[in-house]
Amino acid sequence: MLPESFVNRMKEMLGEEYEAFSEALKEERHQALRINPLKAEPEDFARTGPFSLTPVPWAKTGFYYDKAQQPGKHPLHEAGVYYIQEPSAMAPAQFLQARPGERVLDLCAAPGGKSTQIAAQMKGGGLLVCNEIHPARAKILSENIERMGIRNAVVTNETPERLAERFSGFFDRILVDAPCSGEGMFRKNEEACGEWSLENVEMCAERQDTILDSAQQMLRSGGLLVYSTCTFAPQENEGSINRFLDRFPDFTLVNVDMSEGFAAGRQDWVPGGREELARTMRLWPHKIRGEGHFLAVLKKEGSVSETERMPVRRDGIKGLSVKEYADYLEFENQYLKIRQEGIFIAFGDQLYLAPQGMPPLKGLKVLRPGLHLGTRKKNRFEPSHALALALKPEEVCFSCDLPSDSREIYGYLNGETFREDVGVYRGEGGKGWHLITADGYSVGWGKLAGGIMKNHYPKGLRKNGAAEAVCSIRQMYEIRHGTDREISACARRRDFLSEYV
Ligand SMILES: C[S@@+](CC[C@H](N)C(=O)[O-])C[C@H]1O[C@@H](n2cnc3c(N)ncnc32)[C@H](O)[C@@H]1O
Repeated sequence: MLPESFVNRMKEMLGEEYEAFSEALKEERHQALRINPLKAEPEDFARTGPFSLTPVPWAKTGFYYDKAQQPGKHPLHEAGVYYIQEPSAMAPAQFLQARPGERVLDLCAAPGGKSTQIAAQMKGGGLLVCNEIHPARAKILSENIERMGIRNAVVTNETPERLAERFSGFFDRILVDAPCSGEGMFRKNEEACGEWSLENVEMCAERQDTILDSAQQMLRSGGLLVYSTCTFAPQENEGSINRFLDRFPDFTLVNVDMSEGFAAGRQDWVPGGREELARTMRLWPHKIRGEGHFLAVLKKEGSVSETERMPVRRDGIKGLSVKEYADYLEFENQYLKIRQEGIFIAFGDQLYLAPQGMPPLKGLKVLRPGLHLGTRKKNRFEPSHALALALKPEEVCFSCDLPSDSREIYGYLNGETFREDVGVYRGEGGKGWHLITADGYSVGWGKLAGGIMKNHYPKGLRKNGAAEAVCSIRQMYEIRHGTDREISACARRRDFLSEYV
């Protein structure tokens, strides 16, 4: 049952349109995925891949699928070929328009729907900082960054205030996909309705003001800030933007081309609302095929020269001995056809390749300072799962391809070994590390020895393990909206979570 005060407010806001809105909330949710251009050419995959897909009009790489097809359970999901995402949640990153070479911050990033979309726009070039305040959700974010084969992302677990102390005027673009009262989740979700209250709407609006204060501090002059929520409450939408523009007159709302079905934000829904608010956007479930969203694109006045910028790292080696670096190079020479370039950083026995242009991160909680290359073992180097997912078969010396509908690929994802005569091999006579691929897309490592391909798919991701943990609707709601309760049972249900953001 929808909360009474919510219904009254919506009736007042929508008038005659309320009926259509309330009918839409009774319909099935729309299911969609976003194809990962870092791995597959979206139009080709949409045409020739295993699912029947139709385009999401406002997202270049977004497609609706039929629920019965269950792409979240398909091996190509584990290969990061696509990300399951609520269709209206694809709009904010689309308007952020990040470009290769830029410095971009996704301030409220878990579980990573929009971060992975931004990374695709950046094509591996530049610096993407993905931040999440809640540690368990930051871990899920990090796993999704890994699954999608993203090389240039740093994942942090900080408060917006702490980041703002360090990165004043640093970023070219910032996305604030704010924690909100989540009214866009009400469709077919009794428990989300139960969590709703007027007090919570107020509390969310206050929290959004604080987050936006930090965000604006980190944006360079001339930079772009996109603000979004998945709620309908004006205090958290037009209200948050109106209050923001009162506090920061050096920002203006950008007049963008709206997609068909999007509606303009409303100045009359908030006290003292300025006319400019018509440049904000509302996605309504009765006007588009999606759950609903609000978004605003803001520009900070001015421009900044390169010389004003904070010093950043270029290529180099940090925290590892010459011998340890040599062990890595031995692996690279033996197994890779490409040379990795950037900043090599060791954290304990873990080796990372940080993106060029990464600022000093000392003192911040960092989950991954870039691409995880692997682990330094005694006298050798062992490659990481993240590296496998960032590599293509043509970039390695040895690979073994399994059809995505074969028993063997499901066996591999369950942690099984397989015999040498299974699969199609690239690279002759290779013993040792093989990139295992499904229909040509990397899914992990195997190590060939004595005619057997030993399984190096991470134990925690295996299909018979924690991946089957059941998430209650309540837990999903908490993950989406940032309450503090225990969410470990959901930690591996990445696809499941992403359907809600
Ligand atoms: C709407 S969700 C983000 C969804 C994400 N952008 C995506 O597309 O997958 C909002 C996030 O803000 C985080 N959050 C909660 N309180 C916060 C705060 N005070 N400051 C920053 N982030 C916060 C929540 O943990 C939650 O992960």
